[in-house]
Amino acid sequence: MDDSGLPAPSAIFIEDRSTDGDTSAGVATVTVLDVAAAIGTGSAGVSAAGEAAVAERLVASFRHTGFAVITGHGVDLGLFERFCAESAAFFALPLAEKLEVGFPAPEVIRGYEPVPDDSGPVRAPNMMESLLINQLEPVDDYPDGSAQARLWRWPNLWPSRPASLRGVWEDYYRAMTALGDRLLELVALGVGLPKDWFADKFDRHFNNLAANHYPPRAGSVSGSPMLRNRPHTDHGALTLLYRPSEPGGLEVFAEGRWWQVPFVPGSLVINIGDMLERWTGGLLPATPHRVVNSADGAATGRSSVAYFQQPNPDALVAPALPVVAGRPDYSPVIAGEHISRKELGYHTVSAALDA
Ligand SMILES: O=C(O)CCC(=O)C(=O)O
Ligand SMILES: [Fe+2]
Repeated sequence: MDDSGLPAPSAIFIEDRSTDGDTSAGVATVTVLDVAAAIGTGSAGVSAAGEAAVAERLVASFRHTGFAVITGHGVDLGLFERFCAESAAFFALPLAEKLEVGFPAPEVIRGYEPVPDDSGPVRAPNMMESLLINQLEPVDDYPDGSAQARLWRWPNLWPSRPASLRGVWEDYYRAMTALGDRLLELVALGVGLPKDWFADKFDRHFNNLAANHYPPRAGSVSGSPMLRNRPHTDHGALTLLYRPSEPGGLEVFAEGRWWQVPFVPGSLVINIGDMLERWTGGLLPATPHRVVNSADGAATGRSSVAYFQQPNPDALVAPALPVVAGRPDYSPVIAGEHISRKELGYHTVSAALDA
């Protein structure tokens, strides 16, 4: 056991969190994988053999659970710490000040989103507050004021306090963009596509970076239907998720049951979103996941940092591989349209209730 209270990391980590008593289902594994040989962070640098081996193991984990946990990714651990410190300082500000950078309109996913009001007869919204940014550079592909520019090209909203937040967030965004592009190359290699197959689908991306804060919750939460983050699949290509600690919250649904996603300090959780499921014809599934109310998490609160790769808004997403038997037909979708429709449901409680 390490000081997180979880068993020490191993190559394959399995924990059954099922509460339904059904032991007939298969066993799910989320692989903890050192990707240094493919990213060039190890002493040996990158070799074609190392790259191929990492790509194969990464894709094997994704095929099984839609998730992998990576170490050796080369992102400076100090950057994670600085990012989390700036974000925590922002979330500690008075609500009125945070709302100065609130979403400009319900469909404009930029800035601060408060914890929803759960005092009424609502169905479980996500019990978290978030701060979100998108592209750092202006992209001139939709006319100013058009519905598309509102959805996909709205400039970021930066809080005035803490003043040092913006620089750290921009560094973090750039680090995730570089790593995410590299991981897409590995995915392409691992599924048998040309290494650069994704490059021209992401050269006008609208990747989304969100700091999530799940505040401590008073009273008993065991048995509460109000989850911290209700079950969903991510809507983009890959999600790169950092957790500064894990009080037992993140779970993935695979093989018919819920499984805890292993926590390794300094690691990133990588998971498949809808776009990659469609592009790979269901070979790499976008698996449902959720954040539950663990007992200590309720007392201490919880933070996470999610970077969602979202392709060029006009990218056509149709299977590039044969569709796996038993999967839907994956008729083509336009990336921006699919993602924005889903994002609205995720971020807007009223829209989610109608879904
Ligand atoms: O907070 C987490 O660990 C997961 C959050 C998540 O699933 C999401 O933001 O899509
Ligand atoms: Fe998610």
